[in-house]
Formats: sequence, structure tokens, C-alpha cells
Amino acid sequence: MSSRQNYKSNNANPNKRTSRPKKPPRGEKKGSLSNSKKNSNNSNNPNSRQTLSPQAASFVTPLTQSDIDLNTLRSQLRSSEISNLSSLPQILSVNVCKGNDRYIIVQITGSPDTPYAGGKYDVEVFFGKDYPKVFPQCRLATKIVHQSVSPVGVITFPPLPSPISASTPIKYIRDVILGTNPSPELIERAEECNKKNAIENTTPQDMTDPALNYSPRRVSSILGIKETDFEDYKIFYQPILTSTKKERVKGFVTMSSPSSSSSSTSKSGSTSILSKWSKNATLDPSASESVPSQFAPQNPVDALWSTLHSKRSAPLNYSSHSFMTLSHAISSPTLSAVRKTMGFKKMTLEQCQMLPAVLEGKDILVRSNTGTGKTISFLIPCIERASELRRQSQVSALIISPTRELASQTAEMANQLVVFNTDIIIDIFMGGKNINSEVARCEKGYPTILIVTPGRMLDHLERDEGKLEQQLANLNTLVLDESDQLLAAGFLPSIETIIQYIPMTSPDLQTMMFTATVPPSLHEVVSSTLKPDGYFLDADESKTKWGLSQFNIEKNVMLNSKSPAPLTKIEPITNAMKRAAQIAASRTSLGLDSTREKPATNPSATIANFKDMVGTSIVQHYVSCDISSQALMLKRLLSLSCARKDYKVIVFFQTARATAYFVSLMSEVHFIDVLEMHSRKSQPHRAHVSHKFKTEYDQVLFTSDVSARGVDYPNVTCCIQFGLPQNVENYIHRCGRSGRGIQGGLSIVLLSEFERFFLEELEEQGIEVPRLEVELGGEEEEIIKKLKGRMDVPKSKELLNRAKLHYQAWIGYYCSHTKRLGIEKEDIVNKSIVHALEVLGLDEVPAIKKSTAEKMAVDGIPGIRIEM
Ligand SMILES: Nc1ncnc2c1ncn2[C@@H]1O[C@H](COP(=O)(O)OP(=O)(O)OP(=O)(O)O)[C@@H](O)[C@H]1O
Repeated sequence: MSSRQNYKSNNANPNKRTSRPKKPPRGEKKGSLSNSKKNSNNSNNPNSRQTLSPQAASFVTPLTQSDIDLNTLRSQLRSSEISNLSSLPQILSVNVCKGNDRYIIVQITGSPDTPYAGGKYDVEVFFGKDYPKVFPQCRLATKIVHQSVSPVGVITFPPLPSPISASTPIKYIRDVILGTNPSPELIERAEECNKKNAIENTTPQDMTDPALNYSPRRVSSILGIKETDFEDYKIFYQPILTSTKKERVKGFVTMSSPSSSSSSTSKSGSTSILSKWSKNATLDPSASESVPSQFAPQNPVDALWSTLHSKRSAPLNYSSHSFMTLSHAISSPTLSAVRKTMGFKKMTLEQCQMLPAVLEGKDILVRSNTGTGKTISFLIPCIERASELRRQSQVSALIISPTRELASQTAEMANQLVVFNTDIIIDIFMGGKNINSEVARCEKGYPTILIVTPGRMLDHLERDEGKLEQQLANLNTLVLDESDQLLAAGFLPSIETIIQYIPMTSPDLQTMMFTATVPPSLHEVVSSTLKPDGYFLDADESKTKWGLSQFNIEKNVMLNSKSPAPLTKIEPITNAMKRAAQIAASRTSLGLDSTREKPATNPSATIANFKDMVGTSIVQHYVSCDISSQALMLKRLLSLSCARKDYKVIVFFQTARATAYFVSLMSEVHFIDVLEMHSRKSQPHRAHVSHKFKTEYDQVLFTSDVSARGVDYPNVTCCIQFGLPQNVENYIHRCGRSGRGIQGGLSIVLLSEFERFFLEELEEQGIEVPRLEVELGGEEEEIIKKLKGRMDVPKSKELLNRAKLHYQAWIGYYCSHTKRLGIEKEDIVNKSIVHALEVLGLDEVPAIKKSTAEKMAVDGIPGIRIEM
């Protein structure tokens, strides 16, 4: 590894050009919405760039009119909605989530002469993707007592009158929920309780402090909160009890402030606990620093800018439910590990759907977006099953992962989950490790949970003379993580071989498949692999975001085909697969896919809609340039994305060879050191790089698709995809490496002109990716001239060698996509010549082995040089 720091210029050599990105002066808020706000007034003006801050303007140029039209229209609509809301009586403020103007917080004050008088109530409003066709979703983020509001703030609305506008539900909340008393019975009970507490707590301060007046258990009995929901309710209540500390409540904190002890008076003249409960809920101040009080519509340029610099660009995806909600199905050692070792308090919204479903014990295919917490959702049932059966030295669960990185990561998480469960032993068999030591460990006793990569598992099956086979015959749980990849052409033969050893139809075996994308190619294999009474669960975050009613499901009937949870999209596997096949057939017959000849696996037919699969916290853009400036555009994008504090950037390349070449190019020509990760690197190197990228900030990782799926690198700020992705699924999984957890992320796909049809493929799946115009700076122009004139550009032997190998892999990659590209191999070869001479800066087109040319079926095509 080079000793140079990433992104540091090499000043020792005056001939070397610095690549350090220009950073704006300290203290200047590059991404603040005040910039966006200024710009937003001109968002439909092609010259709007002038109103960007000088820093923003130096990095990005405005979108073309046609690109921003749609966004502008939507933004304007939301903008006018916000200004309407702001002018309504009793609306104190309207705050827009930074970087995501679809999410707003409206603060309403309670009406006089009601128990809510003087209180301030935050209402979360989310303009869904179908807005303005459907009402925006609303939830009370401030705790109140009302018969139409659930303990977690879910509001029961009656059918609301048209026209659809954000004002309608807000007016309803203001006038009906906050404007009238809750049911007299509830008021009576609350006031009775208040009086009783007033006697017990004699000081006036106690009288006015709801935390002292009410214990969670007392309040929960008043509100009739069920025992199973009590834990969550307590957590919701906790910030009031500890109101001097900052505590998160669903992304908000309840702050103590001088006014928190001021009393308000209800109709009956008594001190109202109802209003005081909620008065001081505000946005987390660290997140709200730059949240403007007024709405500022954002065009994608601003969105890019603010995403690059924002701390958080989307509301949290956590539910209000702790893992304790499933204490009837998960053992205490596991629950303790989740809480104490992993530090997870609440389930994600998707885990709320996945965990009850998988704990049911049936075969299941689970689809859930990237970064939503699938790993523990399959690990927990593996652990629970294994600890229930307590079979010493026997494999209870087998987890198959497509890559070594993912297998290691899963093993790491599994080990954390079993810290209080000493009976359970985790082990991992994967390529790149010493197989003999794996065998030796098994001789001492088999692990309870075995995590494997497919190739290594086959090696073991071949050499251990039936002992592992015997283990598999008694397996209780089988997990195929990233199942669509494992069941696709590359891995399928290995998986088919492995599952021949497993009694797939045994009632004692639960098979779980987890993935973020369900391409049609999966349908048939899934149907034939899972038992017919299995399920398909589409854990779509939006389905439960505002509901969470699946928690009404009783123990042991958490999910079944007769009484499916109302808001969870779960259905028998056979139905799901049939339906998917029908969708595929109807789309084809409607000619929806006729624009381009497609390969046999038509990606447009999926069970779940692709467009919902990219997490909402990921802002997506594409950048287009001609083939010869691709490398410089990449450098430009790196400068942009590394300009923020604590950057972590992943750049995906199509092949291992391309990754290796661009690592050397960046280092030798542009003086940028990056981390290198692909299948041609040794396992220790991969482990080292993976650890470094996981734990350190200000890093750039160049990688092939070995990092595309499942790998959980925390806080990746930007993901760049260089060139045409393999397919839409691959694009989605790569995007998912950023925007994980609570962090927002930015995804940029860099396409040269002949690859722009990929945008159509995305659009067919409902994924609209706006264009971002990025100009090359003077520095890059200089380099272009040098490259074109082949002057002074240092080319080490290593760089030349890597360039030649990349050239060959480039032809191979594009030749395997001729159908999608709609061009012939001859055209690919012609483009490869431009690529070799103009992108790679080679003096001549490299010669390739005859056998390689034959394999790619390009031998004999003019332009291909064969090695003598
Ligand atoms: N309930 C939770 N609370 C906090 N963090 C969580 C929770 N569940 C999972 N995480 C964390 O969220 C991150 C993403 O989880 P995980 O890798 O399991 O996602 P995934 O759905 O498998 O993503 P991918 O499809 O990309 O593989 C991890 O860092 C994990 O530790």
C-alpha cells in the first residue's frame, strides 16, 4: 500500500498536479438550504446557476430545462401547499426536512378552551409518490391523548373531502383532533388521575410535570395500552421522564425548556396534562440547524449539493417498536444481545414485517430494500431454532452467501447475536481461507450455524467423505442470502448441487431466501425450491410506515394465510409466483417492452416494483459524457463527492480488470490514492481493505461487483457507477451501498452516450434518474490535451499492463451485452479502439490471445489484433 494519504497532493514533486478538491472557506455553509432557497426562486430559470453559491456554481451547472421541468412542477406544487399551510390559523411553523422536501413537519398549536390549549403539536407530513393523487400521509409526532390517535401517533382519519391537498388533513387535525376535547370519558379519567397525583405530589412543580405525575404504566392503563405494546409505549414516553437529556423519539427529541413547566388551563380550569406532554417536542437541534422555517423547493442541483453536505437527508426508517415486542417469539439471550451487544433499540419498519413472518417457521422468500436490516432478520430464526433444539456439535443452520465479504460480515453479526447463548457455535467456510484448518475445526465438532460461500462448500462436500453430507441431512434452517444472485446462472449449478444434500421438502426444515430484488428469473427456481405452503413477503417500508398493525397478531398466529396482517404484503409463494408470471406476460403483450430487444430474462416483470426498492434516502442522478472523457469525468465526480466532511465514496466498475486499471490510473496520473477491492486481490488484502473502508472516513474505494451486494459499509456518502451496469437489479444493489441506516446517500451513474439506453431500462421499472450536468474543469481539460497528445503522462509498466488487461475485459463485457445495447460486435470492436487509444491512452490497440478472441467471438473482426 502506498504511504500517501488519500486525496493528498504530492507536493514534493512540482511537476505533479494536485488533485485535492477545493474546499470552501471554513464556516461557510455550502449545502445550507438558504442557498437552495435563493436558487429555488429561479428553479425554472435556465440561468439559475447564478444564484447558487460560488462554491456550488464552480462544481455543478444547472440542468437543462427539460430535465428540471418535471421536478420543478412537483416542487412548485409542494411549495404552494407549504405556503398555504403556513398561512392557516394556528399553524406555528412548517419545517422542511433538509434534502427531502417531501417530508415536512407542521407545528400546530392547540385551540383555546380545549385540553390542548397552549401546546405545540408536531405533525409529520409525507408527500408520497402518488401525491397529489392521494392525500399526504400524516402522523402526530407529538404525544397526545385522543381517541383517534394511537399511542404511536397514528391518526384515524374519516374519509376526507376532495380536492386533495395537504391542508385538508392538517385542518382536520387542527379542528377535530386538537380543536375538540377527547371523549368525555377519557378526559374524566385523565383529570381524575391528575387530581389524584396532585394530592400525592404536593409541590406545584410536581403538579405541572407530567413526568412526575404520570408513570408510564399508569398512563398506559388509562389509555388501555396492551401489555405487548407497553415496551414501545414506555420508550415513547421515556423522553418525557428524562426530559433534561436529549433523547431520540422516532427521529425527534423532546427538549426541556424554560417554558416546559408553564401550565395551561383546560375548559374545566384544571391544569391540563395533555398539552404539557407535548409542548416541547422539536426537531433534533443538530439536524434542524439549517432547516429553514419556510419551504424551499429544490431542483436536483440543489438536492445534490445539500445531499453532499447534509447530515441527514431523510426521516429515520425505524419503527417505534422495540425488539421486545417479539419477546414471545425470541429468547431473552438473543434479545439481550440485540440490545446490549448490537445496540439496536427499535426494529426498522421492514424488520417489523420480516421478523414475525420468518419466526413463523414456514419457507419464505423475503424481499426488502437494501440496508433495511435483513441480516438479523434471518439470523434470529436460525439462532432461535438452533437453541431450541440444542443439538451439540451438529449443524442446525446453513447460511449461503455469494461473496466472502458478505459471509464474513454475516458471521460477525451472528457472533454478536450469540454472546449470551454459549451453546451456539458459529463458523465460516469461505474461499481464500485455509481449507485444512476448516476441516480440522469440524473434526473437533461441527458448528451450530455454518456460513459458507458456494464454491468452498462444494470443496468441503467433495473432500470430507460424507460427514458434512450427514450434517446437511439433519439441517433445520437453510438461508440463501442475496438469493436472486445465488439462483442466477453464475451460482445456480453450485446451489443445485448443495441442495441435493439437503432434504428440501422435510417439514423440519425452514428455507429462507432474502433479497432486495426479485427478477423474473427467480420465479421458477423459487417455486421449485421452496415448499408450496411457503410465503412471499414484500417488506415494503411504505406499507407499514404509518400503520404497524401487524403487531396485533397473536403468538403463533403471527402470520398465516387465513389472517394475513392487513398492511403486510405477504402471500403464499405459489400465488406470488403465478401472479408474477401473469404480470410478465401482460407487460409483454401490451408491448411495454418492445422498444428494445431484450435478453431472455426480461427484467421488467417483477413481483415487487423496482422503483420502491432503492431506499428513499438515496438521491440518484446520472451524468453523461463522451467515451473519451469518462476517466476525467470520474476524477471530476470524485472531486465533487470528496468535498464534504467525512466522505466515503465507492466507485463500481464493470470488471476486476477495469477496477485495477482505474486504481493505477488515479494513482499515477491524478495522484489520488484509493482502496482497491476485487476478486483478483488476495483474501488478506480484501479483508484489510474492507476493514479500513468500514472503519475510516475520507476514503475512496474502487471495486468490482464483489462489493455490490449486502456488504454493509457504514456512512457511505456517495456511490458512483462507472459505465453500464449489468442490469437494473445490479444498479439497485450498488445504489444500496450508500444511504444505509439513517444516513442519506447519493448515487451517480456515469454513462457514455451509447450506454444511455440504460435510463430507459430504469424508467421501464419506474425509476426516474434525473440528469446532472457536470462540467470538466480547466485542470481536466489540460489533462485531456496531454492524453490526446500523449505527452508527459507517466505510464508505468504496471499501468500499461493493467490497461491491456482492462481493454480485453472491456470487449468481453460489452460483447455480452450486445442485445441490450442493440449493436453488433463489430461496433463494440470499433468502440474498443477508441477506448484503447483515447481513454486508456495506449499507443496502439493491444493484441489479445487467439483463444480469448475466439471465446468472445471477436476473432476475425477488423480491428482485433491477435497475439503472434
Ligand atoms: N434495528 C436496527 N437498529 C439499528 N441498526 C440496525 C437495525 N437493524 C439493522 N441495523 C444495521 O443496519 C445496517 C444494514 O443492515 P443489513 O446489512 O442487515 O441490511 P440488508 O437489508 O441486509 O442490506 P443489503 O440488502 O444491502 O444486504 C447494518 O449496519 C445493521 O447493523
